[in-house]
Amino acid sequence: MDLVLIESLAVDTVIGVYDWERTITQRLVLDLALATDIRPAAADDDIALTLDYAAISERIQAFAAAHAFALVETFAEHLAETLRDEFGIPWLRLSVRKPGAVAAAAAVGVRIERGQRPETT
Ligand SMILES: Nc1nc2c(c(=O)[nH]1)N=C([C@H](O)[C@@H](O)CO)CN2
Repeated sequence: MDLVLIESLAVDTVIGVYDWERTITQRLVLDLALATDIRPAAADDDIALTLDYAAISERIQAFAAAHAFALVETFAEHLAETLRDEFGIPWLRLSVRKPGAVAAAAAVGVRIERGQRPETT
C-alpha cells in the first residue's frame, strides 16, 4: 500500500467546548496519510492519476473555515468522511492536534484510521 502524505497542515477554525472558544478561531495542526496506488501516476507522470495533495489541502482549509465543532473528535470524524467520499480514498490515517489547549503539553488531540487498508501487491 502506498501513501500520499500531508504533514503539519495548519488550519484555523472555531473549535472548543467552552463559551469563550465559540467566539474565536483557533489553530489545529493536521497530519494525514492517504492510501492510494501511486504506480499509475508514476508510470505516466500524471497528476490526474494520483491523490493531489495540494487540492486536498485546499479542501481541508475550506472544511475548517465552514465548520464550528465543539470537539476535535467531531472535526476529525467529519473531515475523514468528507475526504473519503470526495476523493475516493479507501483508507486514511488522520491526526488532529490542538496546540496550546493544555499549557503543559505541546499539543493534544486525536488520531483516527478509517476505511479498508488495501493489500500490497
Ligand atoms: N477529548 C477531548 N477533550 C477535550 C476537548 C476535545 O475536543 N476533545 N476539548 C476541550 C476544550 O475545548 C479545550 O481544548 C480548551 O482548552 C477540553 N477537552
